[in-house]
Amino acid sequence: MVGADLDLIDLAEYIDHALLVPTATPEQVEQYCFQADQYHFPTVCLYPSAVRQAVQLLHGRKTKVCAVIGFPCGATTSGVKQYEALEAIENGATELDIVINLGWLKSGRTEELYREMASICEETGQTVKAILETTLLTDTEKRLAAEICMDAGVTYLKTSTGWFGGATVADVRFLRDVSKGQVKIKASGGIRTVEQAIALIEAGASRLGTSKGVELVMMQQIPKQSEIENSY
Ligand SMILES: O=C[C@H](O)COP(=O)(O)O
Repeated sequence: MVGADLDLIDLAEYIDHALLVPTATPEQVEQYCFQADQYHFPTVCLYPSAVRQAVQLLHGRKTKVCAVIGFPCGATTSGVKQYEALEAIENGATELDIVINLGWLKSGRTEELYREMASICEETGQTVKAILETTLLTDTEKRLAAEICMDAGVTYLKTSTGWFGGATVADVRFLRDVSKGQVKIKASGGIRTVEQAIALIEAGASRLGTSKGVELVMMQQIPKQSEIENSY
């Protein structure tokens, strides 16, 4: 995505509306589902315990339900992650954002990392986003994690949980270059301004995970001062 096209970007089409605070209540889940539907966001992104409620609220609507798995640390066992993923799908989620096992990545247990991601991709058959937590990785580790997850069959490489830092333009560009178009890129964590969101899209992100989706869309809709002045 380059140049003039960027002015035409409708940010709403990119947003996974994320409610991932540990204190999320059913009332907040309802509010996020309502907003995601109202603004036509692709998904609302929630903890597995909120999936059933969200699926009921969004029944018949275009917005889908995305569940986070192994969130936010990724260090539960493969069996637990697999069960969590399958249960989320049974409850109606159609996208899974899974935190990879970072300790395995850093200690060379790459076969286990691959098997964990591959078996979830295979058993669920749904859109899987591998959360790499890029701020905690070296470039060599980012590349290795990306290659393992792509081999395992994920649909997206996702930068961050938002708990340990956030998405950077450099990381999105790096993952785009490593993936060579084989998978999509989701930027997430700390996305707070329209300029930042557009820069991440320009760098190669086709989804943005953010808890501030409504604010971003509202900011985008406010006409620029120069445009107002030019209209007189
Ligand atoms: O996946 C989405 C992120 O957790 C959202 O992070 P944020 O709360 O910094 O927007």
